[in-house]
Amino acid sequence: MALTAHEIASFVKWRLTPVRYMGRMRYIRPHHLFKAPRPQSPVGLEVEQHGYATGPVRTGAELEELKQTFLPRSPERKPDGLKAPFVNLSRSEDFTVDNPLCRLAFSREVFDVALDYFGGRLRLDSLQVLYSFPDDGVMKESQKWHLDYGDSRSLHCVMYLTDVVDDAGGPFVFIDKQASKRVGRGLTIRRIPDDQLVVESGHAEQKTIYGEAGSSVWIDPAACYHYGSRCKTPRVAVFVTFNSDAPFVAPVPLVRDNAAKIAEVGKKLRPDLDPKIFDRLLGF
Ligand SMILES: O=C(O)CCC(=O)C(=O)O
Ligand SMILES: [Fe+2]
Repeated sequence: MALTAHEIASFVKWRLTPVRYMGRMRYIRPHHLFKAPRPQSPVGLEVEQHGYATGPVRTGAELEELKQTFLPRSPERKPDGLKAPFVNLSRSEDFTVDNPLCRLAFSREVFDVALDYFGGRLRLDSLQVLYSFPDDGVMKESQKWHLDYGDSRSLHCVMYLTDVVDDAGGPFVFIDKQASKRVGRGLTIRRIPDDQLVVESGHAEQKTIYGEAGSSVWIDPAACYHYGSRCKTPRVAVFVTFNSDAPFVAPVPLVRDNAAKIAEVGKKLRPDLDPKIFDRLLGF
């Protein structure tokens, strides 16, 4: 089968890693001549060293509010032609000071770790609540081993809103930064089958994040090979994602379209921080 011009263009743009990398050029400014400061906090250092760390926990009223806001938005059926194993449940109307997703993202336990990990030079990539559909037997892209190529340094806080206490719950699974370096990057963005990952990583330990609703993990998805959402029962998880201030790709449309609103929410929720941080976080 011959490829169409569109398919070739799409391959070059999305699958060739050097082309992805060049996406960074549009964000380069004079300050990029100097490296961002290294992390200083224990959690920032841990993520820097191993590519992951235990994340914050939400319980009680805060967890209930997260669940009550997002779980009722669970779709009844899978949209036709959906390529990803999940849909995002967050919307423009969520970007307010009393919304539990914003309160979590800008909390000390989340935002201060992100600030530290990027040495203060970071962009908000996405604020999502992913609803993953039970597996239909066909493995979708992010259900296979991969690295994210949004940036060379990236940070997810992944907090489950459903209990993920066994494999049926669709846990997030990864190998650490050192093992991921053994696998290497390649010229194209790779989606690696399980048996091959085992060999290429030198039988590295695979870390499976089981946890009750409200538990979370920090992960640099650009540094650690990972997969998730191989679920038998629906899984709902918050994904707060930060990139550096010179990412390979622009933030997701929901963040781009609401950038001014999100910056204002950040400033209101965190009067203890310099307001300029939030302007830069949203690309102003
Ligand atoms: O579904 C998950 O747990 C992981 C998703 C993921 O890795 C991605 O979308 O890049
Ligand atoms: Fe990923």
